[in-house]
Amino acid sequence: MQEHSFRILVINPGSTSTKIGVFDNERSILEKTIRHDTEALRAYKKIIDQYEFRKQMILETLDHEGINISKLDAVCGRGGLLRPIEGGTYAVNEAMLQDLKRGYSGQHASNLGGILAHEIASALNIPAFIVDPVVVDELDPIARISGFSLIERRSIFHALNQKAVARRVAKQMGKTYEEVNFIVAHMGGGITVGAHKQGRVVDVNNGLDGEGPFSPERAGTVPAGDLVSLCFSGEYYREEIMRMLVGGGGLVGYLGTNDAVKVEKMIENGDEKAKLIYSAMAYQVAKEIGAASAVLSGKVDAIILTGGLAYGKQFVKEIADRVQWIADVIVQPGENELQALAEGALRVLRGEEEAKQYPQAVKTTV
Ligand SMILES: Nc1ncnc2c1ncn2[C@@H]1O[C@H](COP(=O)(O)OP(=O)(O)O)[C@@H](O)[C@H]1O
Ligand SMILES: CCCC(=O)OP(=O)(O)O
Repeated sequence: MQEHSFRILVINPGSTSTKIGVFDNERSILEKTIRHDTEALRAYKKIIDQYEFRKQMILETLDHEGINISKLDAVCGRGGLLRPIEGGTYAVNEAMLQDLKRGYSGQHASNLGGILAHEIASALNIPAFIVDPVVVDELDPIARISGFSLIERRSIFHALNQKAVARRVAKQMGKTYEEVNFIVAHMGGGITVGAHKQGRVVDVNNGLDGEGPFSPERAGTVPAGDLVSLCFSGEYYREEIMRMLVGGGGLVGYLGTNDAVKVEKMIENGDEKAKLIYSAMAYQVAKEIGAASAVLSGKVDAIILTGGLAYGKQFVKEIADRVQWIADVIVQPGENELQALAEGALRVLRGEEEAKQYPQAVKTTV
């Protein structure tokens, strides 16, 4: 008997790009990365304001590629800064849309994933889903302690790609994800380094606006006291500081671009500052990997480097040189997020899993 074929549009809005894919079951028939210039995105005050701009670009790209959207069976978006929830595939519901629109756990491009999926799907009367949003939270209780009693550490990371890549590498090693310990460094617009302990990400840096290595456009951990002094210097509004940390931090702040390919060109052309900053980013990633190896008590089956920056050969070499004494370094450049989104939606469309329901906000009565 012939297998029923489902056609799924998947949408992954990142901080520097919108990636889209069209899948017939697991088979990709189209994958496109729509890159956004930092200046073009800066024109929008809030992430949610980018919604119409990104939607138009998606629809134009699909049209240009000859995809008839009326043939779609579902739309699946990358999930954003919702309440902390367990991993899995969720149906987009009203409570989720509200939390995505206001950015319950903060502002990030992935907040647009569920909204864009819903908008396109509802016009076609088909279901919309999200899979493994950035707020997947599997932290060990000990990892939540920040050292400052008013602030708890939070799990905000590239859950979708980190878990998809970890599953793939475990399979290549002839094991299940639940049988291995990995350190996964996702290195894109943001950088997150997760300690994966037998299928759970027990510690990870909050790569949005919290901590960790600096990245193409984020500052990561900065000296706390100096930051407080800057905040109260009277020279900056809150939004200005946040923009300097997220969006305008990291490579953007030092070198004026979030594009590592351009930075590599600058280095080729003899730019010493670019060389120092790019090496410092690799150094900070290596330090974070070292910290994750302590979380796993040194029992590490592999270190996986993934995301767009993992295409950079010199960048990868600088990290590997510092950490390969811990475990083998496996490089999986780019990300597997589109495929992972399609597979998450498929499991539900095929009835292998039930879509999880995002919780309604609890109403408190006085
Ligand atoms: N071939 C390459 N060599 C080095 N860096 C690359 C390469 N391709 C992409 N990158 C860099 O990866 C970063 C974007 O990674 P990506 O995972 O696509 O980000 P996001 O999904 O967060 O927008 C950018 O700094 C980009 O310049
Ligand atoms: C919020 C964590 C995920 C993240 O940083 O994604 P991008 O690298 O796509 O911005």
